[in-house]
Amino acid sequence: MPPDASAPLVALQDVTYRVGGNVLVEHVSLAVAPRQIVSLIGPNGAGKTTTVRLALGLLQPSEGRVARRPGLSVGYVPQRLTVDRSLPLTVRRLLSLTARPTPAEAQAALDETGAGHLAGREVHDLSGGEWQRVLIARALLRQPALLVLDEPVQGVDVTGQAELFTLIRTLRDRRGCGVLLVSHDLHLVMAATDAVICLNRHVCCSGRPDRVVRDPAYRDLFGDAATALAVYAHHHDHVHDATGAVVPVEGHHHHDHHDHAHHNHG
Ligand SMILES: Nc1ncnc2c1ncn2[C@@H]1O[C@H](COP(=O)(O)OP(=O)(O)OP(=O)(O)O)[C@@H](O)[C@H]1O
Repeated sequence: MPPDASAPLVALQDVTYRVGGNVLVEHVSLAVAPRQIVSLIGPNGAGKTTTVRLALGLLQPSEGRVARRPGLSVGYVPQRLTVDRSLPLTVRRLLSLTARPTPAEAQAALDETGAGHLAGREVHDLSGGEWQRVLIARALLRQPALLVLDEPVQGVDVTGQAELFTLIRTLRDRRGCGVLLVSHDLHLVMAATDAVICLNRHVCCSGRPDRVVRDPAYRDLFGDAATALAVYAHHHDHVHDATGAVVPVEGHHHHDHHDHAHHNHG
């Protein structure tokens, strides 16, 4: 292993992004370590997608710095994909449009996301959950060290949402990749991710889910939904650290050296 194996895959350091006269995000710092699942949450227009695009290098910060590991391979599932789902297009063909996988590689990626049986289907026939699995399979073709998922459970029913979060965790465990995701589902984010960044143009609070749900800034932002979750979190007696290992919460004074959400490069 290289000496910097646990160093972040990507880190935003005090990043501000302006366009026209508008400040879209302000003084945002965050980092994603290998094997860590980091969630961005926040209201509509909070700057979540902007932050993702800054992390990916698709936007350049007005101030601050974005550091990515040299040669970092990224699999990105954008919030909106410019594929016209009304045109005839099979799943197999979709996967061959950008990457050039062999048929076996494409099938392996689909199998890995539980979409192996969908290879010959038309994309416009897919359910919301099937579509997301296909898009994640497409992102896996790049063998990503970092998987970036912008609202991976949009258009998916409640059961399907939980299954997708399980899939994301499984991919992390199997591939050892880091994951940066945007989600509006507070319950799943808190239950299934390692670190949470609560964004409302600036970072309101961040850290381990069990801490964020107790943070007044988080409760201010999400109101009743947040309060309900705080009760839930009280009965949730463990979280997962950056390696995916279970860390007990209640009565355990965990030295939080794995928490990269506030990672500071000095
Ligand atoms: N190029 C641009 N010029 C001006 N304003 C922009 C531009 N791009 C985005 N915005 C605005 O910046 C704000 C943040 O957008 P962003 O898409 O990052 O929010 P978000 O948190 O991802 O929202 P949502 O949850 O609705 O997807 C929005 O109000 C958006 O309209």
